[in-house]
Amino acid sequence: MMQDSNSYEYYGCFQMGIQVRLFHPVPKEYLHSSELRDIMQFGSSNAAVFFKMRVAGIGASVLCGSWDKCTCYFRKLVGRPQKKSLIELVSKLGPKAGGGVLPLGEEICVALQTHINDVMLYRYSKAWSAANVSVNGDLSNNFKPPGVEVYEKRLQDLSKATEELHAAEEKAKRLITEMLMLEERISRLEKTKLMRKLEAVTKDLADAESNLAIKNAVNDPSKNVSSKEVACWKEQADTRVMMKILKRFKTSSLRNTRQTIGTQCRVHFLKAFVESLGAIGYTVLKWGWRKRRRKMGKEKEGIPMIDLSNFPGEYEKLREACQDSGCFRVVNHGIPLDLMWDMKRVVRSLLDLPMEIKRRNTDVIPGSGYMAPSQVNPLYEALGLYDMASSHAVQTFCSQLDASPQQREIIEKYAQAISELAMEIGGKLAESLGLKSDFCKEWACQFRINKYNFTPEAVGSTGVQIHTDSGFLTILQEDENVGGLEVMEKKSGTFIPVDPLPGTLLVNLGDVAAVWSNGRLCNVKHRVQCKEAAIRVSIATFLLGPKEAAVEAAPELVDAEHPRVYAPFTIEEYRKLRLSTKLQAGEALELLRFNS
Ligand SMILES: O=C(O)CCC(=O)C(=O)O
Ligand SMILES: [Fe+2]
Repeated sequence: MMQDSNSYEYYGCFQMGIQVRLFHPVPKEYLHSSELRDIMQFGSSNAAVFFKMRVAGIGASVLCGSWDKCTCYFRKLVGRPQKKSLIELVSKLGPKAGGGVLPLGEEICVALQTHINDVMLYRYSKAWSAANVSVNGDLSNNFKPPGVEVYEKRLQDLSKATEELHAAEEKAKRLITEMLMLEERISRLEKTKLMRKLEAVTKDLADAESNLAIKNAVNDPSKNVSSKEVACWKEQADTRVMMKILKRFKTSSLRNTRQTIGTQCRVHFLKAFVESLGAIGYTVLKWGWRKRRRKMGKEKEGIPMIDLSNFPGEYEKLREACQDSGCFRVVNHGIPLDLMWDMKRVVRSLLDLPMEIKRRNTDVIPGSGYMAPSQVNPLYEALGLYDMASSHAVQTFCSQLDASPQQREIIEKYAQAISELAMEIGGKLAESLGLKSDFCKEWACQFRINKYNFTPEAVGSTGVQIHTDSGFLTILQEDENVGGLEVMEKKSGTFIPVDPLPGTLLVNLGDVAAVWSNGRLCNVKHRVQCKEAAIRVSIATFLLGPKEAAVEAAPELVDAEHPRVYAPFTIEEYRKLRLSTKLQAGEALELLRFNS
């Protein structure tokens, strides 16, 4: 607000930066009011037109009302131009402190601000005005009261300054608004990013905690875990497992895991997940899987996937897998997920038994019993059961380890189911080579439950050295969470990590398969690397070979073109040979090669 009380009385006010509201031009009719005389424009700018004029016509007008009122009024006038006289307007522009009389002939100065919707009203001092009022109230156009130029000039300067100030203020406002918007955007983005990170970390943590709790509780015999609780945990774990598969599926290996997912879809809970994928829904997925089924040969890590429910469709793929890599996964294998889970739980608790109890698990054939941590594999230990198909052997194993009736039941069921599966796979393999499937019906089966006590210091080291399995084929139920198994690619000699794919089973061919197939099948070299500090538990079921008879090439696979490659031997002899020579990675077999 500004005021110069010596020269003129202030009636209106500059409300710079406050009155910036509407931007209408002032209607022209106000400038030609009959009630005002000697209207003289004495200046203009972008923001205002300045007039000086004298009150005429109606004589005295009452100055009343508040500034706010007249501002509104003027805005109304300007907003919707009406035929109102300027004097009427001027009359309503009163000082904040009440009304007053605007005498006839009084000279006033009006600034009609066109940009800011405001009127500035100045009245020259009474003394000066009175002295210059003419009889009829007219003032000549040329009349200029003394010192008025100074005021006019002052008004112009002020107007200009106001204008500049407004412009600067506008600019500052714009910049501040932009800055605030940007700041808000940045903080929103950062917040979203942080929230996402936090969400992921929280989820991982919750998963880890719940995994740990489940493991601890399930493995702790002192905890009376109810079957309901276990079922609930299992469901949680299944969900996590499926989430894992889906994560893999959603990220990069859509094509490669399509078959796995398609197969897993038969499990009811995955259906729900797959459906929740929306566009890549269950139908599309199934379609993709069916369409690609014949071409699908390799899993993400290069491990072929065999669908056991799809024979004879899978023979070719099975044969190729056995010849090229000696390693493949099976899905739709018929072992209930529940049983796999239960067996894992039992196995974990058996491996947690005190050493003196574990040592009761003695060898039936060399290397079939308990294996304590050794110099070669200090982090590894295993319990073993030779001849899983024999109920007597299973009971002996259970008794050695003080297994509870519940545990016995699970072990029995698993042993039967998995040994039957081993024979089924062996049979399918034979069929894929054009042979009869029943060749391995009476063969011995052994299982070995492996525990890896991976410590932080061990990360990067080897958990189990490079080896081939000595038997015909091995079915591996992997640790659901801890990877580390690596298989050697026959052609390149490089190791390929095999990521766990829960619900599926991994199959390796061993030395006996190479002998039986007369060198056609690949006894795959593999090892277990320590990838993380964690307990890793796997269950290996070995379909070894004939219990007493010699292992030799199937007669159908020997002819003039394919002479016998290896000398016949019994499993026991071969085991002894491997143990005595310490040749674990198939080299012992080379000692039995005919032309070596
Ligand atoms: O634990 C594993 O993943 C592999 C075990 C293994 O190779 C074996 O028991 O022969
Ligand atoms: Fe192995």
